[in-house]
Amino acid sequence: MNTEYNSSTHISFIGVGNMAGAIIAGMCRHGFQPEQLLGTTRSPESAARATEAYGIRVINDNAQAVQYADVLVLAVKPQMMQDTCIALAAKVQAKKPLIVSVAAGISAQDIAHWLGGNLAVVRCMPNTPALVGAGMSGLYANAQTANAQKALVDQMFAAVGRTLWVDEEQAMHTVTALAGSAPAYFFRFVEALMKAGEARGLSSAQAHELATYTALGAARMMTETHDHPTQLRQKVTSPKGTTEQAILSFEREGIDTLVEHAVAACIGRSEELAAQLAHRDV
Ligand SMILES: NC(=O)C1=CN([C@@H]2O[C@H](COP(=O)(O)OP(=O)(O)OC[C@H]3O[C@@H](n4cnc5c(N)ncnc54)[C@H](O)[C@@H]3O)[C@@H](O)[C@H]2O)C=CC1
Ligand SMILES: O=C(O)[C@@H]1CCC=N1
Repeated sequence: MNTEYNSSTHISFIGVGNMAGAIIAGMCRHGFQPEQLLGTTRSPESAARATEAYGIRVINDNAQAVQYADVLVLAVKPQMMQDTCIALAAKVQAKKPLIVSVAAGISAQDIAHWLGGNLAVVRCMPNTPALVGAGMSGLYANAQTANAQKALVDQMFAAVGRTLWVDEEQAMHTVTALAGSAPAYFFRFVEALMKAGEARGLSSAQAHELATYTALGAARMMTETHDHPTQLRQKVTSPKGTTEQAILSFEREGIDTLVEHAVAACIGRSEELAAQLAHRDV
């Protein structure tokens, strides 16, 4: 197998939904050729819709996708992973592609086991900003994965944003809470900010523009300056000024506790999925 991505590396996605769709769209915008990507969905109708939406070939034949793959990305819901993997085990053992799973919770060991054993498996926890090339992906590789294979997966996800590798698989639960799920927290915050603006007479469009472009500016400052978020906050917060009152209100309402509870709940669900779906007999 090639250990550098180029236009002859074939990448198949089992399941083309919200997450795989974002990765595929991002990859096509960032140097990958649509011809080297193949996706699958459950029905011919959804395959046709996905082909239309993402501009790559999407079929409803997982076995064919395995045959095509140097890299096989598993992107179905965690609850679908075991049955999907078991159905593909024989084909995977014949072809031995590098396996990449984006499923929350499911361990590399279970994935390898369901696919017949002894496979290089990389777990990736991406997020949907991959769609615009601003993804943040946490990655973990099992012991069978060679450094060149890790480099290859890194190149693939670096094409749609940033990558961060962890050495302990257990850390993937926390990665899910800080990257995979976290865009939704920021979207929820912006929804609340918009609601507060609209309640005070701004139109929905005005509130949307103010809140989203402020979020973009804040995100860019956090990533493009060397300042810590605390310093950036302090630079906005004039003593006895307006921001101070908003921040004091957040503190009074317990913002750290609120976020800590949300992160704990997210990790709890990831661990629960791992436990519920693990080690079922094949
Ligand atoms: N949505 C997100 O922001 C993130 C999702 N993930 C993970 O990505 C995976 C997919 O999540 P979403 O894209 O949100 O779900 P989704 O429901 O949007 O997509 C799943 C896709 O899999 C297809 N599918 C189901 N069974 C199939 C089968 N047997 N063969 C082929 N295709 C099949 C469905 O047609 C659908 O297109 C999950 O495991 C999730 O944990 C990871 C990080 C972030
Ligand atoms: O909500 C979920 O379960 C998936 C995994 C991380 C983001 N979305």
